[in-house]
Amino acid sequence: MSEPMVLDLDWLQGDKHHSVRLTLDDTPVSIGRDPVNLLVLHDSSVSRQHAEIFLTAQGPALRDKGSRFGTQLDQHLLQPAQSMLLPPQCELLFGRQKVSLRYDAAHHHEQDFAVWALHDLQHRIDDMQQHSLGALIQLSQQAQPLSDLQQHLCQQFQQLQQAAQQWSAQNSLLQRLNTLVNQTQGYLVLLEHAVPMIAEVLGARRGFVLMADKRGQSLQRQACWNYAPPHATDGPAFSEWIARECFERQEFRLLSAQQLSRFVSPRPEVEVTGVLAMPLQANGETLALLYLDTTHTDGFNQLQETFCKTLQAQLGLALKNAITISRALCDDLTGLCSRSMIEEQITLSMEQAKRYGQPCSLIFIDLDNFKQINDQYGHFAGDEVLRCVAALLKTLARKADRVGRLGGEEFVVLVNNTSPDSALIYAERIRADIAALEPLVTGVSLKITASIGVAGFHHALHNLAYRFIDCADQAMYQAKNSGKNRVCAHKPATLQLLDTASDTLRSGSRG
Ligand SMILES: Nc1nc2c(ncn2[C@@H]2O[C@H](COP(=O)(O)OP(=O)(O)OP(=O)(O)O)[C@@H](O)[C@H]2O)c(=O)[nH]1
Repeated sequence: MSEPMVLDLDWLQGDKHHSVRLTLDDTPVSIGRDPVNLLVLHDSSVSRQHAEIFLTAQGPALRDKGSRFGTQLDQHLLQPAQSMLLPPQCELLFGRQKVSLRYDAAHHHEQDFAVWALHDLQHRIDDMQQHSLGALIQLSQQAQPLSDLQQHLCQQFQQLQQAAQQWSAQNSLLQRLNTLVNQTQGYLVLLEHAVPMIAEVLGARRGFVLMADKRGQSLQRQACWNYAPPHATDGPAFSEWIARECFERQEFRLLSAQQLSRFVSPRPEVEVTGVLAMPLQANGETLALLYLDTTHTDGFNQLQETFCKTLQAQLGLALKNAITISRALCDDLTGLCSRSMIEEQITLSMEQAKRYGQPCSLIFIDLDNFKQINDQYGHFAGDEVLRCVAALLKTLARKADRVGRLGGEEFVVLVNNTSPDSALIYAERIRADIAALEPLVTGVSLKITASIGVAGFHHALHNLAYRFIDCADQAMYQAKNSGKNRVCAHKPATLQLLDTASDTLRSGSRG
């Protein structure tokens, strides 16, 4: 049995925030998201088999989505489009795969920005009423001219209108973020969408998100919006410095022009009148920090602060979900497709190949003597080599190709619309480029080679991804056994039988 997969996910339903912990005791399925529902489970060994988990008022529910075999939840057969509540512990028969699902659900009550904004608006209207009443009384006592009252009311009304406009824009941003929380797949895509949206509503002139890199070793700027990298040679720019400070202290800061003027080294960029540094957190962990600044005469005003706190909670959740899903789809070390993701892609390609009579090939790459690299230079060096090879494979791949890491030092390249003969030429280029790569790791340039197997799609694979991988794997073993650093083609069993028969005939005629 493989390691249980734990997915901590957050749903936003209207203004309610639910956390659900899903534990898949066995993980033969791949996890994805579609634009409407939160979580989609795919079984790549059975075509078109997928189910969706979505949230209802009573808790998470499961829905079968047009699968060929139907999905069973605790012995109840679900027909396509039917849905059933997920009991906290349940067994799911998914095609031929059995998956144990468990969930713990919790509700959180975030401060509701919309309710707060309405109350604030109500207070302002009450204030205005009282002012007008006072002024009317004064007027009736002839203590104040009518024009003064008119001017005063006009001013108050304009302020009220501005506040209403601001809140409406902020509410609409929260709605759009709400949609992003439940839809976005990649966290970088999420941030690239969110930063300009937020900047626009807050009247910011530029911004970026500071995030730890995949190894958690250094903080890097992502999703830069109107933000050119600083060219200063004498230390970091103020923006980057304050962002790092707030990230490390997990501190939310909204700085006014006056507060900014107190900073001496590094000095804020002269024209900046307001800075917002907002850590994005989930379950107590700081995932990233949003930095925005403005040159607007008022800077960021205090009214925006309450909005920013709600924004902070929502964006934190959105980011956490997007990271969770990305990790399920992507290999953490190399950024290539994860095993389950590539299996899913292979199944889809086989279906296409069968339906349209197109060729499709699979290249299986296994690095030679990789253990020696780990033993001699350490695991860190080994990881670096894996990343270099992954980067090379990505560079060599065409748009229609899919590159994945199966685990350890094993990679596959799925080449669509390509015959095994052409894939062999491609594989030979991969082999030669890996041999010439000589990655520089901790100051040493390492010699690496790979053994490669190539298999072509054929009907006897019955659209089963693992069988296709198995064929390419067999060819790779042949390459290993014939001396490594070479490419071998897989021969389907019928061809192998013919070969054996002709070998026998040949040896018979010689004898
Ligand atoms: N650095 C690093 N090493 C890994 C990772 N995953 C697996 N390995 C190591 O990869 C090595 C694979 O060793 P073997 O299966 O013996 O293969 P090999 O040394 O390449 O030998 P041949 O395949 O016969 O050429 C083992 O030492 C694993 O610990 C990883 O993510 N990072």
